[in-house]
This record gives sequence, structure tokens and C-alpha cells, in this order.
Amino acid sequence: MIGARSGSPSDVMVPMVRLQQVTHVYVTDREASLAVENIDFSVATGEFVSLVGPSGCGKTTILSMIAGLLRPAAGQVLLQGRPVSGPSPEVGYMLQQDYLFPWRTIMDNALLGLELGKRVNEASRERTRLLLESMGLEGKEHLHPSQLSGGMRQRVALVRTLATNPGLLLLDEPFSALDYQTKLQLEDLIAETLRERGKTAILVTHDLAEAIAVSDRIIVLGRNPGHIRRTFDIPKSIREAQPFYARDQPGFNELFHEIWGELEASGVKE
Ligand SMILES: Nc1ncnc2c1ncn2[C@@H]1O[C@H](COP(=O)(O)OP(=O)(O)OP(=O)(O)O)[C@@H](O)[C@H]1O
Repeated sequence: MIGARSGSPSDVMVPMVRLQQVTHVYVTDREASLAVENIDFSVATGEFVSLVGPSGCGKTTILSMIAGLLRPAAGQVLLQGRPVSGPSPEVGYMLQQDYLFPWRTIMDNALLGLELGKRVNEASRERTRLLLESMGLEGKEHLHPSQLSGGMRQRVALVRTLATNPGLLLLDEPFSALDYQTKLQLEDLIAETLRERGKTAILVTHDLAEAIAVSDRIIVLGRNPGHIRRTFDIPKSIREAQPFYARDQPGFNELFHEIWGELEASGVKE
């Protein structure tokens, strides 16, 4: 397996993502507001990093800059050492809503990214079918989104994101609209799938237990403007456990309370 979880020092030499003193300002007709300031962090290939922090601290803004949808006002974002200048096929973005097209079948929804990149052929179609199968969606290919549960739809959205084979996945609260049981199952499935494929991931979540259970590292942000307060490395025993069981590992609760203290100080309850 490639990646930070395998612990190879060569993995960290050219990070998958590097933010160097990144600042973003939203400019409207009436005003300019400083959203995030001097954000500086790297994510190694194969690493799973979560961003947590109070509402408005700039988590989505940071993901959007990494995705090339927003440009920093200062500093730079590097993807595999190269400055980000716009959206890249190397980056997959998965959101809270699945954004499946209701009139398309599950297979056609899953193929959408490949279709946009003019990369649909027999081999990519077969890979997508296998991905659907690995997500427990075998036999659902010809159904439409309205015929699936919320958890299934989110799995289709994940297949659509993975089908183009991006090295980096940006996950913006992908589990938050799901019921608790489905959310736990999907957390396990996504974490395992990304780990097996050596993918790099950045997750935005308001669920601290989820962040600890799936991540190698957690970055706690503060606001006004958004900035990094502190970074927490997740201990090996928790990292190596399946997310569902990570919560039972010794040290999980202590770590939860330590990070929670940092979140409280950042204004997460305000
Ligand atoms: N399009 C926009 N125009 C102006 N200001 C914006 C825009 N989008 C976000 N902001 C502001 O930038 C700051 C960061 O917003 P962002 O959505 O990145 O925060 P967040 O941490 O993702 O919040 P949440 O947890 O509520 O989703 C906030 O103060 C927000 O009001």
C-alpha cells in the first residue's frame, strides 16, 4: 500500500497537496471580507486529513481553492508540486448532497465524470461496474436515483468520484445528511476503499468522532479570519483500526476531549 498509513518516509517528499501561506478574500459589490489567512499545511500522498472547526472558519473555502474553483488572494496551492490554476482531473470533489441526475440511470450517473472527460470506453465502463459492485450496488445499475436509499445514492456519488481515478479526494461533509447507522457504515466503506487504493483525502466534517476514526491527522481551524489553531496526529492504534472499531480503542476518548477543548476555544459552540 502506498501512503502515510504505510509510514514510508519517501511518501512525504513531494506532498500531494501543499498550501503555502494561503489567504482568501471574498469580494462582493459592497465589501471585501477576509475568509482565511496564512493557511499553511501539506498532505502527503495516501494521507487522510480532516479539517474541523466552527461554522464560517473557511473549511469549504480551503477545499475550493485546492479544487481550483477559487484562487487565493495571496500564497499558493500546489498539487503534486505544481501550482493549481483550475480544476484538475487529479482531484475528485464529493459533497454532502449527492447531485445525481434523476433522469439518468445509476450506471449513467456513475459514468458522468468519465463522460465529461470523453473517457468512456469498454474498459472504463467495466471498471465503473466493478466499483459499483464493490460498493454493494450490483444489480442496481439500471435503476434511477429515486429508487435508492440516501446511503446508496451517496455510494453512487462516491463511485462517480472514483471512476475518473483521481489521486486526491475532497470530501465536504459527505456523511452529514445520512442517518447514524448508514453514516457509520459508509465511513467504514469510504475509509477502506480509499486506503486500499492509496488515495489521498481531505475531509471536512462537524463530527469530531468521525474525524478521529477515519483520519491520520486532524487540523483544527479557528475563525475571524480562518486560521490553523492546532494539528493533531492520530495514534497508530486508532489509525489502524477499522473506523467503526477505532472508537473503542484506548486513548480515543482522551483524544476526543483534547481536540474538543481546542474546538471549544475556537468558538465552535458560539
Ligand atoms: N461566496 C461568498 N461570498 C462572500 N463570503 C463568503 C462566501 N462564501 C463564504 N463566505 C464567507 O467566508 C467565510 C468562510 O466560509 P466557509 O463556507 O468556507 O466556512 P466553513 O468553515 O466551510 O463553514 P460551515 O462549517 O458553516 O460550512 C465565512 O465568513 C463565510 O461567510
